[in-house]
Amino acid sequence: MSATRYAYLGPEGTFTEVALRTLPEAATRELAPMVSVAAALDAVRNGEAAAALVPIENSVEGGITATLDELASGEPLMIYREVLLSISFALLVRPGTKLSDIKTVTAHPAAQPQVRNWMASNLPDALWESAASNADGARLVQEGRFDAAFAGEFAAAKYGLEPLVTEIHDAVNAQTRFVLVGRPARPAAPTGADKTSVVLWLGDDHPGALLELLQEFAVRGVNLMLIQSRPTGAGIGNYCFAVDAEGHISDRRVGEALMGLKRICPKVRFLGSYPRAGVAVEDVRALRPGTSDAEFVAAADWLARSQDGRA
Ligand SMILES: O=C(O)C(=O)Cc1ccccc1
Repeated sequence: MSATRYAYLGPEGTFTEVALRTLPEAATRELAPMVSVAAALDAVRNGEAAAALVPIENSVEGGITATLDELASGEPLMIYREVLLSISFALLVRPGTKLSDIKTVTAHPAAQPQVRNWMASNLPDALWESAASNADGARLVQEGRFDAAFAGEFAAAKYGLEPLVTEIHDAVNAQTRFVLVGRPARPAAPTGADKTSVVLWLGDDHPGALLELLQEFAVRGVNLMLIQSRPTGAGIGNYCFAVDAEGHISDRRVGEALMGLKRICPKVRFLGSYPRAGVAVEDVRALRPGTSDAEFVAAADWLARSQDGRA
C-alpha cells in the first residue's frame, strides 16, 4: 500500500466510505477499505496509509468506544478533519426474501441502538449478531450467513441485495461523526470554528478529581462538546476521559487549559485541533468575558510589568 492512500472502515459500501468521499482531497487519493477501525489506524501508524477515516461518535449512543480506545492507546495519532453524516438505514436482503422469512439480522454494533425500536415492532423475534461494519453485514447476507443486514441503501447493489425497507432510523436526525486520522504533525491553522480533542487521565483518586479537571476548561471559558469515560484497563474504577473542547490549541484559552491539565493529570494525550464540520465562524458562540486571546495577552503583559515594577 502506498503512503498516499486513505484507509477507511470497509469493505466498500460503508457509511464511512460515503463520509470519506465528501472530503475533496479524497478524490485525488486511492481509497483502501480495511476490515476494522484498528486495522485502518494501524495502516496509518505503520506508514501504509497517509490517513484513515473512522467513525468516532453518533448522536444516538455517543462515543464509538473501539475508536476512542484505539486513539487513547498505542502509537500516538492525530485528528485532522471531522465529517458529519446523517444516517438512515435500509434493511437489505437477498432478492425474494420477505419480512416474514427473516430470522437473523446483522450490522455494525453502533447501528443497533439506531434501529432497536424498528426491530422490536417489525422483527421482534429476529436474532441480532454484530458485524465488523454495516457493509460487512451486507456481505455476510450475500454469503447466506444472515437473512438481512441494516446498511446504507447504496450498499445493496454492491452485494447483490435489495432494500426491503428503507428510511429506518428510530431517532430523527441521527448523525454519525467520522474523523480523519494521521500521524502527529502541526495542526492546521485555526479557522475560528475549531475543535480540540484530548484524552485525560486522572491522578490519585479523590473527591472532586473530575471536577478539578473540568474546572481547567470552565475557568477559561472553554466549552466542552464531548466527554466520554473509558476504562484504562488497570482495573475497576480506573477511567480516562476523551474530551472534545471548542476552540484550537493555538487559542490562548485552550492552550492555557491544556497547560493546566498537564500540571494536574498524570497523562494528557493531545489528539488534534481541526475545523468543526458544518459550523460557520459566524455561528460560533460568543466568548465568555475575559477569555479572548487579546485579554490573555493583556493580562500576561500586565504580569510582566508588575514583575518589573512597571505596572
Ligand atoms: O460506516 C459504516 O457503515 C459502519 O459500519 C460504521 C457506522 C455504524 C453505524 C452508523 C454509521 C456508521
